[in-house]
Amino acid sequence: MAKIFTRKQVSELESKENAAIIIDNVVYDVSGFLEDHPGGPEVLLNNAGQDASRCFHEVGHSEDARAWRERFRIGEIAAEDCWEVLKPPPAFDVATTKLTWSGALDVLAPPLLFAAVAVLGYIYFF
Ligand code: HEM
Repeated sequence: MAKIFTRKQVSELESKENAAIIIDNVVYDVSGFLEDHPGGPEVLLNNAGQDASRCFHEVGHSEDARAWRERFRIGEIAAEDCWEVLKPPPAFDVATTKLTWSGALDVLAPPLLFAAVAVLGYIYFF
């Protein structure tokens, strides 16, 4: 059974020797990972004892990083202390991003409108 932590309990795990972070309501002990973290030890230490979900997702960690963090899982946040899980930002995928007429029109409309006004202005004044 997973160990259950309150956020207050995790907030006490903020030293270099005892550093825990919360990502998506799961608690990770990163004390032994500080020096191995490719993003450096500081970001982890700055977030020790706190919820680091936003930072973790904003960095856009790879699938490897997501799998790697499971090695450090020590428990979960108590149900009454859980926060809404943040969705990772959608990856921009050229292969699945379709070009549409309305998308093209969104981009072309302002310069076309400007050109039309300029031409009409020229005809009217000259
Ligand atoms: C147990 C949790 C974590 C694991 C296993 C982990 C793992 C990794 C890995 C493998 C990378 C290399 C890039 C990649 O593969 O995505 C990385 C980069 C990085 N991580 Fe983490 N990370 C964790 C938590 C965090 C947290 C909580 C933060 C922010 C507070 C953070 C900030 C960064 C930054 C800034 C980089 C460098 C990105 C770059 O150079 O572009 N990481 N991390």
